[in-house]
Amino acid sequence: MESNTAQLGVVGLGYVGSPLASAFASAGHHVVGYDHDVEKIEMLRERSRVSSAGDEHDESSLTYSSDPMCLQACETIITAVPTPLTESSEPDLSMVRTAGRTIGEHLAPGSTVVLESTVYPGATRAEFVPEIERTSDLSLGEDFEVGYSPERINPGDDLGLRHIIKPVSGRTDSVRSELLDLYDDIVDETYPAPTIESAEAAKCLENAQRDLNIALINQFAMACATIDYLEYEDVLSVADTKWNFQRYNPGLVEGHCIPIDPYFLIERLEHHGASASLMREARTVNESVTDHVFQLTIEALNRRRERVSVIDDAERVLVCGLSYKPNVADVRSRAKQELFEKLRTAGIDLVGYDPYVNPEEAADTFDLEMWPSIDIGDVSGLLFLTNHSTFGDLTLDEVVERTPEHTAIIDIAGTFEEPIRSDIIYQRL
Ligand SMILES: NC(=O)c1ccc[n+]([C@@H]2O[C@H](COP(=O)([O-])OP(=O)(O)OC[C@H]3O[C@@H](n4cnc5c(N)ncnc54)[C@H](O)[C@@H]3O)[C@@H](O)[C@H]2O)c1
Ligand SMILES: CC(=O)N[C@@H]1[C@@H](OP(=O)(O)OP(=O)(O)OC[C@H]2O[C@@H](n3ccc(=O)[nH]c3=O)[C@H](O)[C@@H]2O)O[C@H](CO)[C@@H](O)[C@@H]1O
Repeated sequence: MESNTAQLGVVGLGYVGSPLASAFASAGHHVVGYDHDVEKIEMLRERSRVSSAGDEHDESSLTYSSDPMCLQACETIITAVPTPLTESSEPDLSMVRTAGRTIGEHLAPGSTVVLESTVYPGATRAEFVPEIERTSDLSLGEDFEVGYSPERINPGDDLGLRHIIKPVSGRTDSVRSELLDLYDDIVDETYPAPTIESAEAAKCLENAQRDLNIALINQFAMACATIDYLEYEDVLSVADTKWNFQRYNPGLVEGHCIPIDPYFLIERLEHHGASASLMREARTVNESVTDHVFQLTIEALNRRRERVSVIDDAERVLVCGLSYKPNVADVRSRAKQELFEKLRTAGIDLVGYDPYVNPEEAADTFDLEMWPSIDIGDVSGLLFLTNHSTFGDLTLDEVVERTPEHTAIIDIAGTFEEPIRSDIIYQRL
C-alpha cells in the first residue's frame, strides 16, 4: 500500500469523522483530524498512543489537533460536523457554516473540500461554499474545488464503513473522478453521483423512505390497539411471509438520522412550493408514538393500582433500554426526553437500566438514577423501550419473580414473545 504524501484533513471527529480519519490513515494517507472540542482531541490522542504502543503502526499517518491551522497543509479536507434541527424542526446548518469559515481561514489554494454532513439538497453550494469563499478570499472553481459524499454507516451494525456503497459527487466530473479515486481507498464500492445535489437529496430521501415505512407500521399498530380482533404482531407475522413485504416494527423512532433527515427534504420541497405532505404525515405519526407510549404506561399503572391494596404515592417505573435503538450505546434521543417529561409531570418517578449505555452519560442525559439490573428496589412498572439482544435473555417468568407482585410490564420494544400470562399486567405497543 503506497504511502500518499498529500495530507488529508477531516473536520469533525464524531461518529462519522473519526472512523473516516482512521480508515484513510489505515489506507496509507497522511491524515490530520481536526475538532474544536479540545477534550475530544486529547481523548483521541490518548487512545492513539495506547493503541499504537509497541507496534510498528506509523503514528504519523494519523494525528489529531484542535488547532485549525493544521488544515493549511491539507490538499483535501472532508467535513462531518453535526446538522441537527432547531426546536421548530427546521434544518440547523450553523455548524456547517462555522466549519466552512474555519476551513476558509486555513485553506491552501488548489485544495478540494468535501462535505459529508447530511444537508438539504443545494446546501453545499448555498451554505457551505460561500463561507469558505468569505474567509479565504478564494473562488470556487478557480482556487479550490468542492464535493459531497453522504455517510451511510449504520451504528451498531457490523457492516462498517468499507462495505457500504459510498455515493461521491463533485462540482465537475474531474473533481468527482479524483474524489472517487480517494474514496476507493477506503470502501469496496463507490457510486458516481451525477451532481452534488443528487447526492445530498438521495441521503435525505433514503431516510425519509425509512421513516415513512416505519410510520405505516406505527399507525397500524396504534390502530390495532382499538380493534379487539386485531393483534398487530399476528398481522405482521402473516404479512412477513410475502416475498416483497419489508418488515418494520412499531416503536419510538429516534436517533440523529431518521427523525431528522426527512425535515431537510420537507424544507427544501416546500421552499420550492412543492408538496411534502407524505413525509410530514410520517413524521407526525412517528412523533405521536411518544404520547401513545405515555398513555399505555399510565393505563398499565392504573390497572396495577386496581390490584394492589397499598397505593404508594410516588410510583416508580424502571425504564429498560435507554439508547435510541437496539445494541448501541448512543443515547441521543428527543423522543425519550419528551416521554420522560410527560411521565414525571404525571408524578411518576423514573430509574433506568441499560447494559449497553455509559451509565454516567445516561444518568446525565436523562437525569435518571441508573440501576445495574432490574431488581435493585421496589418498582410499580417496568417500561421496555429498546429491544437490546441481552434483554432477550430475560423471560417474563423471571421478570415476574424478580419484581414486586403486580408490577406492570409495558413492553413497547417487543422484548417478550412468549404467551402472556393472564395473571400479570402486561401491555404491548
Ligand atoms: N452518526 C451517524 O450514524 C451518522 C450517519 C450518517 C450521517 N451522519 C451525519 O454526519 C454528520 C456528523 O454526524 P456525527 O454523528 O458524526 O456527529 P457527532 O456529534 O458525533 O460529531 C460531530 C463532531 O464535530 C465536531 N464539530 C462540530 N462543529 C465543529 C467545527 N466547527 N469545527 C470542528 N469540529 C466541529 C464536534 O465537536 C463533534 O466532535 C451529521 O450531519 C449527521 O447527520 C451521521
Ligand atoms: C447512515 C444512516 O443514516 N443510516 C441510517 C441508520 O439509521 P439509524 O441508526 O437511525 O437506525 P434505524 O435502524 O433506522 O432506527 C432509527 C429509529 O427507528 C426505530 N425503528 C427502526 C426500524 C423499525 O422497523 N422500527 C423502528 O421503530 C429504531 O428503534 C430507532 O429508534 O441505520 C439504518 C439501518 O439500520 C439506515 O437505514 C439509515 O439510513
